[in-house]
Amino acid sequence: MSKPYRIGLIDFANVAPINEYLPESDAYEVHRGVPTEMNRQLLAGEIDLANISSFEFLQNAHLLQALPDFSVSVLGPVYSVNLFHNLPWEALQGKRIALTTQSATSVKLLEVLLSLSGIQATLERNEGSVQALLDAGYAGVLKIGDNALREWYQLCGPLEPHASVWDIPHGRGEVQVTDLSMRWYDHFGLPFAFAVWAYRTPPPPELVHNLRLARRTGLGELAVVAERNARKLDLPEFIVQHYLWNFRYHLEKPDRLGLLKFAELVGVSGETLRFSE
Ligand SMILES: C=C(O[C@@H]1C=C(C(=O)O)C=C[C@H]1O)C(=O)O
Repeated sequence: MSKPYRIGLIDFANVAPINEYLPESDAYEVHRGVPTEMNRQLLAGEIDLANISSFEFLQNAHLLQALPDFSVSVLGPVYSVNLFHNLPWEALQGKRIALTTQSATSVKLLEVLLSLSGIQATLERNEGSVQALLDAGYAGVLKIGDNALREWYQLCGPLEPHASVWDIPHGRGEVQVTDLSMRWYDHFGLPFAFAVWAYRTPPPPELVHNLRLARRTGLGELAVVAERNARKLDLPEFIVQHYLWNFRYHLEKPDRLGLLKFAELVGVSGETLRFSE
């Protein structure tokens, strides 16, 4: 029997509407991890396909192809790619910023956004709670995924379910929270594509079919997904429901335009990007 196809799944709530509904099959085996680990495994040939950081897809366009209709994209606030900082954004010039080790795309997005403000900061990979890292002397802390969502709510919550999106606070006391996807939108009026489903070896048709079916099922019962992940994350259900309905999973034209703008800003020609039919 041939080796099963190896698919990498990122264990973040934001891909639960797809990952939690992907059926088991003898045709493929599942490997799980954070984005940087999935990126590494795909590029090392240890897995065959994964929803990897879009920045890694851009950087390795010669090696990788992406499914034409899958993304983790957001138009406006994402709530889980956050820079927590205790100085105003403009005052981050020359300051130290701690970066989560889980990210590739959001680290590059932060660099791009700082550069658009003419800010040069010292970016260092370092893990720990936001408060501990700020107490250790960092002026900013970049968090992504479930950790970012939880730390944002720990800082800015509790919120009432009827809170308007416009009432959601972006900071408390001296700590501000800059949502990098919202800042991207303020600059370009486009979605930001954080991840794409990329591969080196074409996936079996059954897997692509199962991914599309899983997404349709998961999005069809988002309240159930939100309830399950709210329990896992120890967050209010309405927060996780608002968080999940906000994502764009189909790499539609606006998401592609956002990806191409990101490619341009990081010096990659959009012509080199390959998507399967
Ligand atoms: C929206 C997010 O996007 C994630 C961010 C990634 C990165 O920064 O490399 C990779 C995968 C995405 O799912 C998130 O982490 O909350």
